Amino acid sequence: MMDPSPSGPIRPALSFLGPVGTFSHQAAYECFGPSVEYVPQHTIGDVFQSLSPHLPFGIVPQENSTNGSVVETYNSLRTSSIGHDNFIRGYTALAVTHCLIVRHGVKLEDIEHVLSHVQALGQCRSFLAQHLPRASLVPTDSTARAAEEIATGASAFDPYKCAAICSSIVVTIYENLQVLQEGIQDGEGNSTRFFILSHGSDRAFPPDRIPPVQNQALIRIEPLSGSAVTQKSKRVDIRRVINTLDLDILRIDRRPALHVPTFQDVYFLEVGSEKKGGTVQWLEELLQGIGKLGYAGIEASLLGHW
Ligand SMILES: O=C(O)C(=O)C[C@]1(C(=O)O)C=C[C@@H](O)C=C1
Repeated sequence: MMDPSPSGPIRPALSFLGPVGTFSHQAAYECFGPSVEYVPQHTIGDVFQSLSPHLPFGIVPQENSTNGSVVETYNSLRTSSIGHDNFIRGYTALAVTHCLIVRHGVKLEDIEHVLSHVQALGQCRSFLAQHLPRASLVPTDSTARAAEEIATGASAFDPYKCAAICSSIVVTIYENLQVLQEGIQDGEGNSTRFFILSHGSDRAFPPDRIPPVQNQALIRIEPLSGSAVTQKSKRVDIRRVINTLDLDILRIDRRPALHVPTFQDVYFLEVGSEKKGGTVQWLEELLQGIGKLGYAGIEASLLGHW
């Protein structure tokens, strides 16, 4: 299926959370197929940092329908390069079926450690509580990394006492692994939404691979910095932001700002337009809204629109 680099004409590169066989990889392949060269990274943060003119595209998980927002992604969205050098250009969703994957011959009662990405562990909480209540849960950089560690014996634990939670696709990659149980996720219709990223705001996608226009955007609001503002006025007044923007708010996420005074938040507002105008009109409304925030002294950055 997902040959990481079939031969042919030179293709743009796409950065994803590796190794081969992650859900990020599958989501990327559903969008881009063989039109890009797939470049695996160790962490979600590395995907953001790897983007450059030579590695112009990326994909990162944003939200799961069972377990909620992907914290690593929102932490990375706090960095100033997003909305400056790198941008969100669209999103895609993938149905996520988790499997319990073990070395051949390992039975449920043998398992003492369950390895996976923290999101996947969170999506299988009920299964784990019911069937493996005493197993230790070991977070790994990705689901496929957990499988790789068990297959290669790279984890700190005896691989015959371990299971990975990941996609069944890994058994086509590592022949010493098997599916012990399929469909162990909690939520009905468990699926994950991924942001598609690019270096530069207008980098052209490979032909026929343009994400659909949604008339949506992501805006980051930061607490004010600088010595002129009082401690109290640094805090983001989210109600004032929403009123000033005057756009439809589709979702709001919040992560701690990384500076003192403590307990200040960075907000992420996903906005859209319900008015039935075209894309040009939507962009005008969006830019006007951001202009109004600036005029009101609110620190706002457009992280991308699609
Ligand atoms: O570890 C992977 O396979 C990933 O692509 C990451 C990730 C996530 O962070 O949400 C993606 C989809 C699933 O929700 C589980 C894990």
